[in-house]
Amino acid sequence: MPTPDTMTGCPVDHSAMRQPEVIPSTELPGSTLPLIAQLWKYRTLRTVWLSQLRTEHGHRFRMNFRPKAKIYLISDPDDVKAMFLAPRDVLHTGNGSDILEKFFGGTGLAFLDEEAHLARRKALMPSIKGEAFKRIEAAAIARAKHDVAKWPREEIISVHPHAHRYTIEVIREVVFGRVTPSSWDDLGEEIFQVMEFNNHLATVLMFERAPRPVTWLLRAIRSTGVDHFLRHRERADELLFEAIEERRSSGDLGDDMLSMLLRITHDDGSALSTREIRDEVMTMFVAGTETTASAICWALEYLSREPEVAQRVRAELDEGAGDAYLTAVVYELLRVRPPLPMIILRKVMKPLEIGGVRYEVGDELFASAHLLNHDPNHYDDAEAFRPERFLDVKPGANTWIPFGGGAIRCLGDRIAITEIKAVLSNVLSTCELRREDTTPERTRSRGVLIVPENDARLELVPRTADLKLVEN
Ligand code: HEM
Repeated sequence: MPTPDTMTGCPVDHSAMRQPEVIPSTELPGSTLPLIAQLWKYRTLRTVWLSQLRTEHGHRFRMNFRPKAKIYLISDPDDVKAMFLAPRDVLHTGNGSDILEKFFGGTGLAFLDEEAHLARRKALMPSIKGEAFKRIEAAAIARAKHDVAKWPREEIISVHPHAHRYTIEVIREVVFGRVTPSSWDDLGEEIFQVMEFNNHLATVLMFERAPRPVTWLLRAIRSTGVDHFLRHRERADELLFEAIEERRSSGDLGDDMLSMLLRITHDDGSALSTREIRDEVMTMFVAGTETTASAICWALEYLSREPEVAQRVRAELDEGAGDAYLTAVVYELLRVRPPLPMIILRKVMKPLEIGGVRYEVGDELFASAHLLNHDPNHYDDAEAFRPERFLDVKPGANTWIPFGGGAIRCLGDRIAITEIKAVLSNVLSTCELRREDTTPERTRSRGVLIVPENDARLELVPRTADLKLVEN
């Protein structure tokens, strides 16, 4: 029974029908620091700053760390779900990868939207599914055993370069399959060197769109890393073009990604150009190696401080009774330290309303994996590292988003999880993890990713008793 409105005397209770208020995005609260200060915080304190902003402003707030950009962070699961499900012509991602263009050009998956994106994803999918996945999985496991056995013992190492070289080998398998290019050793090393640029602040610049004198100046100042980057990228391109031609002329096509790319045709029936294939291949190396290397570093950084968890993984491995606990450890690691604390941005192409906020054309939405994954409303004791929470429990699609979601959800999630498990299995079954200083490593930016401040510095000490090498 409606209650009368005592103010107007109307017998109908209009409050029950009133639409919730919708505010324009410009009215969302956010950091008021100058842009340069926000950029500095984004680079140096990203996760801490994100958490602070959420405490101050709630699940929706503004950030301003790029000139002229209108950046909004969202971390309410319903908002994130709505973002993932928005029609393809309303939110675009293809123009959100500008700062990565220097690594992989502007024609690959990361720059495509709507039908073109869907078609490219469909065309590439068979190279990571079914039999192709089994081949990649077997190669990732074998390579982990091979590589981890060579990682130095009884000396302090930084895990990152070792993990990164391993993940580059796995993406070689994805891209080239059983036909390794004749110049692979050089090509793999050049790709590694190209990506080292992410350790430099200049990686945030779109210097290729800047006037030439600016690029010359940046090259001349060696400490920017620009000259090192451009020299290695040039060499990597030369070798990659050769590798593409080598395969094209051999006609030896299989179920690997390069074969899929060589089979793709444009609407007019023409094949992809060598440059387009290079862009897609480099997209895979960028998307699929640094991310997983970051996750492996965090995994070892955490386990070196969590001896009971490490011991429980060992016990499970030694028993040979499945990998439920190891899987839970990997899910928990990706919860506490998602390598991309803010997943790929969505740019608003048509106005839309999410969670009582109207976003306008040009606004940029970032869902924060870090904030969602640490939300105390969804995780008890959210800051604690507790793999048990995922024992035989699948992570929620909108409350655990290290791999994003919707139309551009990560293509390599199963491959990445296989890699992390394979490395952890081999390290933990053969070594103890030793650290003099067990203070958690803070996070630092490596391009759009976060890695441990010291690249996970620790010592691998061979296990003395009951040494078992792990095959799976
Ligand atoms: C722990 C490791 C990894 C993490 C955390 C990760 C995370 C992500 C995220 C957050 C996205 C964007 C999704 C979105 O914004 O909704 C993405 C996209 C992508 N990832 Fe991964 N990724 C990982 C490993 C890999 C691997 C191993 C591969 C390749 C085998 C890969 C290939 C891709 C590709 C191609 C895309 C773009 C998909 C598209 O545009 O349709 N990733 N990844």
